[in-house]
Amino acid sequence: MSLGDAAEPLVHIKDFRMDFGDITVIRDLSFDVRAGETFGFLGSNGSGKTTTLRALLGIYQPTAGTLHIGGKVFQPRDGARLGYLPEERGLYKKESVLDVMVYFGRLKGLSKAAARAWSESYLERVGIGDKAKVRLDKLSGGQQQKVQLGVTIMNNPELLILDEPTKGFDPVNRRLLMDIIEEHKRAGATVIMVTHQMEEVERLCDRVILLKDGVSRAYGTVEEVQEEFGGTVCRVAYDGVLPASGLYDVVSDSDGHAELAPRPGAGEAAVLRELVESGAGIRSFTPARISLDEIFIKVYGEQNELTEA
Ligand SMILES: Nc1ncnc2c1ncn2[C@@H]1O[C@H](COP(=O)(O)OP(=O)(O)OP(=O)(O)O)[C@@H](O)[C@H]1O
Repeated sequence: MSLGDAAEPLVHIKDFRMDFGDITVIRDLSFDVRAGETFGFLGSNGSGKTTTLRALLGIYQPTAGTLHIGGKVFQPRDGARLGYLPEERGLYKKESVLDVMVYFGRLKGLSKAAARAWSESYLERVGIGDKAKVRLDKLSGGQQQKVQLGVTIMNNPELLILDEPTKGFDPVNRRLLMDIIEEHKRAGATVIMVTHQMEEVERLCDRVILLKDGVSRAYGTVEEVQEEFGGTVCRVAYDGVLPASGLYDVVSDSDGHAELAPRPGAGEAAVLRELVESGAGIRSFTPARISLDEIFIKVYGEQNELTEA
């Protein structure tokens, strides 16, 4: 069974609006997720990411708009091809790790033997093979999350919806989980991933949407979003004083290290020439694409100014 027709976007959201009482938390949100892509769902805290996923999965009733998976409103009976890792984690904590995993494997259509074999091998892979017989509530938070991710992916879902899959993990384990998600991507799964880790986005995501206060601020490939937010920054190390200039905006500047964003029409070469001619004492000058982190800080910065106003 398949969730959708490969020629159509697997997920289609159009003019989605969500009100809680008098408060509108999402307005006019539209985006598509194509079959086979890994899609980064990004945005500041409270911007509406989890709410959108819940509405997509029928947990919330949208106030207005279309939210389709495979051309129709999601029905729980289609759930076998979908793996959802919710933001709120929670499995049956009084049961052993293996029993819980086998139970969910059975619910997802695996045989008991297949669920057991898959779970044992997964637990080894994520470094908690020795915890198979241990009650879930005796595991650390990160270990419990590994079990929950395992439960989400064990039947190789066609569509994986992961709400902050690596939240709370140390860098080594985060990388391990990213490897596992990447394997599902390579095997053809469509992945929607909420994350605040921009290096994960740059590594995995084909396209992204950036939400702010329930409104889309950017949507496209990582390169398109970088282009929209200025494309290039020049990282400069200098002694002395940076000249005021109409050629660039100063993104950051401290301790002799600055990031300069060339203004439209001003190339990096012109910026460098201006700096050198000003006698600023340039020690190094490195043009680079603006990072997603820097884009986030730009968007957050605007938010803080608004909040303070
Ligand atoms: N059931 C609810 N009732 C009322 N308000 C809600 C409800 N669920 C979410 N909200 C509000 O909707 C807004 C969006 O919340 P949401 O959880 O979707 O944000 P998020 O982008 O997932 O945030 P985070 O990155 O912090 O997880 C917030 O202001 C939140 O308080």
